[in-house]
Amino acid sequence: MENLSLNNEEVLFNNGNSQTGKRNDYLEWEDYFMAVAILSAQRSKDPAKQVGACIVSEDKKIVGIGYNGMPNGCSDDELPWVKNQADELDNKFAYVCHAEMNAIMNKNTYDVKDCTIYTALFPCNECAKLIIQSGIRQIVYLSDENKNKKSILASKRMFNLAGISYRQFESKRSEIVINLRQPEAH
Ligand SMILES: O=c1ccn([C@H]2C[C@H](O)[C@@H](COP(=O)(O)O)O2)c(=O)[nH]1
Ligand SMILES: [Zn+2]
Repeated sequence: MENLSLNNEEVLFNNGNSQTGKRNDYLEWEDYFMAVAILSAQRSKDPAKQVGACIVSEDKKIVGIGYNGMPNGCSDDELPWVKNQADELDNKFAYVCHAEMNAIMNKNTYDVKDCTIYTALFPCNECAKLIIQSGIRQIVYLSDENKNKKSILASKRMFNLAGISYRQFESKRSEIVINLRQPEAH
């Protein structure tokens, strides 16, 4: 807010390097990759939980993105999104493809060996198996809200055995705001 009364050059000095004019408040790589994962989650139709994942190569290229959704060709208007029906066939779990699985399947490179996966949620045991088999070496997760569930304990057991590192995402930022309106002309 304090920059509002400054002219463009003064704004540069405030937000940037006074020698070169380079911007200082650009997104860090990690914030960028996690933000892509979280933004992707917003594509999910799951009313209870939206999960996104973003796979990044060693040279910091995004090579796969995914979110939780129904399999290709299976209308997400016809399959259930609920989870407390008595019959397993009427619950989403039998059908939904997890974000991590979709990110791996959507890869735009030959493989994802030695990549890092940024994910909104600690991967379940089924995704853990896919992650391990795909050659991904590192997991950066935002939430560990299911940490006491057997599925997550199994994931961690497999990651530990396979030598795959995992760590919780940390950032100086608490939010990233995306403005979808045209900036006002100056
Ligand atoms: O590793 C994971 C775990 C879960 N998901 C997806 C699968 C479902 O669509 C939701 C979880 O629904 P709840 O109602 O919270 O059980 O999240 C995933 O994509 N990746
Ligand atoms: Zn999963």
